[in-house]
Amino acid sequence: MADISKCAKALKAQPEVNFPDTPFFQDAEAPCRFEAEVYNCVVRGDIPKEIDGTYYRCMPDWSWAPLYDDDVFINGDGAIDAIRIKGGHADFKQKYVRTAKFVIERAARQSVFGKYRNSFTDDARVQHEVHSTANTHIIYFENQLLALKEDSKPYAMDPDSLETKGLYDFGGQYSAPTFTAHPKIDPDNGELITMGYEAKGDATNDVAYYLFDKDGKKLEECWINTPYVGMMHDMAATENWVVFVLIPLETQPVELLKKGSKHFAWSEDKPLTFGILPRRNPKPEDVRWFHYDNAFYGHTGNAFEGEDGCVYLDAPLTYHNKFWFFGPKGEDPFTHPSAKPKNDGRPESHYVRWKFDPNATDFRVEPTELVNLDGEMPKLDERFITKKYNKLYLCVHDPKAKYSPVGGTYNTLASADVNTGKYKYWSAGEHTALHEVAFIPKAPNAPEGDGYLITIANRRDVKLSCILILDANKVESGPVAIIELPFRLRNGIHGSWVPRSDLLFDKDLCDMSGVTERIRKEYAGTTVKPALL
Ligand SMILES: C=Cc1ccc(O)c(OC)c1
Ligand SMILES: [Fe+2]
Repeated sequence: MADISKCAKALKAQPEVNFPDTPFFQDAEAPCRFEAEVYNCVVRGDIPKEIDGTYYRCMPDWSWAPLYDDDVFINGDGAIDAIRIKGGHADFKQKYVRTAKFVIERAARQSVFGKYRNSFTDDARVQHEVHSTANTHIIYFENQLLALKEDSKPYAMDPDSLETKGLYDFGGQYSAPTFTAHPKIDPDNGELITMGYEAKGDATNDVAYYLFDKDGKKLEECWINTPYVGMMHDMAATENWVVFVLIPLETQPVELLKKGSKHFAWSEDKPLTFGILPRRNPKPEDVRWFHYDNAFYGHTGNAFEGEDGCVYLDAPLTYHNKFWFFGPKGEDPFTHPSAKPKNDGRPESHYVRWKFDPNATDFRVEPTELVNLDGEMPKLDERFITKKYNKLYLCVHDPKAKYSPVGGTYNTLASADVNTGKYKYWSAGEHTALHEVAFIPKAPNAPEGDGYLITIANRRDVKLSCILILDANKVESGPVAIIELPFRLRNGIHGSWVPRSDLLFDKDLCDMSGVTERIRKEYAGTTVKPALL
């Protein structure tokens, strides 16, 4: 008689949950497909008492097997993780965003929508629905969460219940159909600087720039055109400028999309391109486009203005197509060399500075290296977004490792000084994937970098996930606290730290039904004395 593991292998999963046999869907990255609460998680070590707030993050998590096996992993349904920390304790909740896609597919008990950002591959009944998976970033604005996917408008969610309130268009003020996953919030005045690309439909070179005040009132709207159509994933802002980033993942023409092509393909003949536009009172003709070689840009570290009137942009630069699953036109992305590092002696990726002169006559730009670390998912003390800053946090590959990190993901956290290039790091080891950090200031007026880093670790050795808290000034010492979860989560994308003081209410994250005010008063925070001890 075969044992259970052999039986399980011999019996096929039902078709709606028979996930493709690729690393994006199997083993440590197999879809989770649950919603969960854990009240008072097991904590090892001590969570610093001054930490009071919630870490929210987005995790693409497939409810259903994709209709097309070659779909890309960034098309999974957005699940939101919330970790609420107070008084040294941590509660956890995970819920799916109720997107149009999620609710329709829940009713159908299978995928109905097709490939990532290609509505021509859908069941015809849903081709005109909003396609957001809400799986990329989650930010807090106007007393609510906004779950973001760059192909659609945001979904608004309740920060305590994680219930989806619906699509959000700033009360009718936001007309573009798309909205970046990386808007910037000005730490001084709470303004939201944002944009949408392919803003007049698939493969259009129209970009809509918007500026909102902290209460969601529209201050600016300006429509511009890009030199070519491609992914514009992140952006940047300074006090007076907005920076757009256009990367050589070129959007395929509608005729090809109609034939079922992927939305993007890597174009060797397109340059990494940057646009600057005045943040206030912009006119379409004010935009200036700068260009470099064919190269990949994922995420912005920060931007600021120099005394010279130039705009500076800091970010990792990668010399090959990091999104290799979007291969060159018509080529198999799994085998094509554009997916591989060029191996021409340069680092695969390093953290660099770009300079844009608003009065330039030569629009070619060159990067200057700031930190020689191969990493991505840059984060900083967000009180310094749009301003000069010193401290940077990055996910990296362990610089000293002899092994290749599990699944190619990052397993090391680094903190760096962008002025000296010096860095420190802590590696979680061979079997753990580490995700983007969020910075938690020790106090509202603490010096830059005086605080903690929070992130999620996927321990592939034990198939469990945990949340790590590190002292941002002592990253090399490893976590001061580990918040354990009794299950495995998948790779996440981006997240935000929201201090308790920013939330309207002081609610519990987990279900407290049955806990009356009387019970709470009598037991919360009291010392328990067992009668026989
Ligand atoms: C991290 C980059 C990135 C770019 C586009 C996406 O749709 C996305 O979804 C999770 C992620
Ligand atoms: Fe991103």
